[in-house]
Amino acid sequence: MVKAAVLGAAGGIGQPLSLLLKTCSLVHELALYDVVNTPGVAADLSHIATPAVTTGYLPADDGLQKALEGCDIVVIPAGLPRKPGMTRDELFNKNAGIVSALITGVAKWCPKAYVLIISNPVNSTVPIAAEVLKAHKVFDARKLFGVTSLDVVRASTFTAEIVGEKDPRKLTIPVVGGHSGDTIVPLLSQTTPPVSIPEDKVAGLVNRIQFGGDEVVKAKDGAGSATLSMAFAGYRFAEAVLKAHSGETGIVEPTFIYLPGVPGGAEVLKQVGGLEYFAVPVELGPGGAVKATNPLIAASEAEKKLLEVAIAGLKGNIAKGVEFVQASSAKL
Ligand SMILES: NC(=O)C1=CN([C@@H]2O[C@H](COP(=O)(O)OP(=O)(O)OC[C@H]3O[C@@H](n4cnc5c(N)ncnc54)[C@H](O)[C@@H]3O)[C@@H](O)[C@H]2O)C=CC1
Ligand SMILES: O=C([O-])CC(=O)C(=O)O
Repeated sequence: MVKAAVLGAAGGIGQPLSLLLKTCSLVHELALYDVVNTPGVAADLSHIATPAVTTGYLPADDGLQKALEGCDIVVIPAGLPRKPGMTRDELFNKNAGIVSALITGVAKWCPKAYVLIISNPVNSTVPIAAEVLKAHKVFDARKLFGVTSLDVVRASTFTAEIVGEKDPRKLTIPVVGGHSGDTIVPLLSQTTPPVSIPEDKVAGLVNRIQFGGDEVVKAKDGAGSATLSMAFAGYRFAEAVLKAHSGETGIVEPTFIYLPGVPGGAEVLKQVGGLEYFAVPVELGPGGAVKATNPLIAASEAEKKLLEVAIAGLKGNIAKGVEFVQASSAKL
């Protein structure tokens, strides 16, 4: 029996993501938590004829505790989205506190759950989550994931457009690094099956993958950022974790992880100048991350340059998250 919780479930991502989880046959209980509107969202979803029993919780009456108790997987899209002209880092001041409070709940009430962080800036919110879990002595790096699947989804979609592949799902592209602008590095040279991208299109394609989020923020014109594509991507990653949990083998998905705590992570760590967090394709198993793969060694010369830029940017983002918790750890 699997209990899943969505924290931030009434939001732009939270609602469609909860809908997808409600349709998932691997989920038996679905708890929706938000500071607003979850009773309504849960009532609505509960009419769908699938087995997952769906309930909604608000902060009153120990709602977070009730949502989290007994949870096997917690997906977190709680927090503010960007408006045009903002960077993801500018969400830090609001979202750092939201994520650390929610993870404190995870540490208390479902410390063994898989935790999937969607809230931005992912490059900092994942280190925040890890530090909070460490402070509560319940950190298991194999179960904490920064969700970078939207970058992976965009890489397939945009590359398929250029090479004339009608079904983007057929293209697997390792996207590594972090989740913002030039910290996102698609390793197009390792696309499987191999594709031939015209030389003059590569830089534009890389840029579109790196800044795909801005494309949506601009198009939504003040009404938020990617929600539906993110729900798709977030569900894809959650489903991969649940399939691996149920014993399915051979599942590999890129995700932003704490390298020192995951088998294979030390190899990657050496290659990224000692950064402790980095997204790489990770093999998943019943306990979470089983092995971090290392596609960096086979990167092309041009990709190595992109990696240098990503590493420099990530350093500050990660330190900011770690310092936020260390400065406030007395309050946890
Ligand atoms: N990792 C990724 O690839 C992506 C991440 N995002 C990020 O996901 C987050 C959510 O985006 P949207 O759903 O579009 O925003 P939204 O504003 O539509 O929804 C956020 C929800 O979080 C709730 N919330 C706020 N504080 C909370 C708390 N303390 N506890 C529980 N819930 C709380 C709000 O009430 C709201 O319902 C943003 O930070 C956004 O930047 C968005 C797209 C892609
Ligand atoms: O761009 C944003 O702020 C939301 C996001 O992370 C994405 O769409 O990749």
